[in-house]
Amino acid sequence: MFKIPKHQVAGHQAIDGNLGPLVDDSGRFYKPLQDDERGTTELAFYQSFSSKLPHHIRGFFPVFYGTQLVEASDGSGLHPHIVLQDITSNHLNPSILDVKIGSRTWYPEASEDYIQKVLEGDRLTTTVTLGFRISGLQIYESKESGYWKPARKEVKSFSADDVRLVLRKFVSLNLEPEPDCCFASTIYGGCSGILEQLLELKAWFEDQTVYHFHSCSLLLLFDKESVLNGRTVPFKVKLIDFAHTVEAKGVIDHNFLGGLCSFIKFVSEVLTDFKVPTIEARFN
Ligand SMILES: Nc1ncnc2c1ncn2[C@@H]1O[C@H](COP(=O)(O)OP(=O)(O)OP(=O)(O)O)[C@@H](O)[C@H]1O
Ligand SMILES: O=P(O)(O)O[C@@H]1[C@H](O)[C@H](O)[C@@H](OP(=O)(O)O)[C@H](OP(=O)(O)O)[C@H]1O
Repeated sequence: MFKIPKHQVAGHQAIDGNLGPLVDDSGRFYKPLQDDERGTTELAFYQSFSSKLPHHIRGFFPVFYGTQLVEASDGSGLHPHIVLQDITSNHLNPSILDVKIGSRTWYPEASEDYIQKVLEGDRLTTTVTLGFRISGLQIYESKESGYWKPARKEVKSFSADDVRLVLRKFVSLNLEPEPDCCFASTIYGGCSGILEQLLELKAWFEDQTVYHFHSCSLLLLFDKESVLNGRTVPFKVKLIDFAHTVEAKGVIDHNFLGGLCSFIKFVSEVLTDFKVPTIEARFN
């Protein structure tokens, strides 16, 4: 049974009769294959990436299950979809950040029209100034308040200070009046926390000359309730969206690497600014 994803935070969406991704009950995410170069590029990436990446890096990518013809969400009939692991499955109330990495989302091989279109978006967001932008998010507050999920327009207008605030809210139990950052040490810090994972990814980017990941996002996800209940694997760091991923031709991906370093700095600052005890220490 295919359904519209409950926890999608950015990108093309299968609402109001549009073509967008679907999920099923077995934990799979079906992304419609775009019928232009973007579709071909993304499919080619998924078909070959696992043999080109070192083993310890593969876990940063969703599992790829091939393609499948599925009834499209826009009612246009059977359409090929890329079948992926649904990163949100097994999470009841996930808090999610989609962060598009890089100080430019255009690339030299693209058409002039495309470059002009995305350059405008890069300039109007924090992409150019920070080397990344938040593309979408949802932060679970409580059973009563549900999620804080700002509209696309608001997300696109985020300044650097808004980004700092979002990164604090993301790891807070109470978002208002000031984010308490009480999950910061557990989620961002620690020997297997988000920061450590980002540093592992950065170490690979300092060396890898296989791909240039243009307009690709980091998806950060965790479940507050799992942390509070002391369940394991409370968070995920995944890379998504490879519609503009091209061969590196022996050159490091300085655009992604620079953006990743900048994002790491913003995350580290939350930890250094808020030296709070771990959530476990507070509740035990
Ligand atoms: N494997 C996945 N599992 C769960 N959710 C996913 C997965 N891949 C993508 N998503 C969700 O879908 C959103 C959009 O994904 P993606 O960037 O791949 O789509 P897109 O339509 O190509 O986006 P854009 O228009 O920004 O290029 C993400 O922000 C995330 O919420
Ligand atoms: O970040 P924003 O402002 O939401 O803008 C979108 C973003 O630049 C996407 O990367 C782009 O899709 P592609 O990467 O697939 O080109 C999409 O184009 P589209 O809506 O014309 O597909 C834009 O709308």
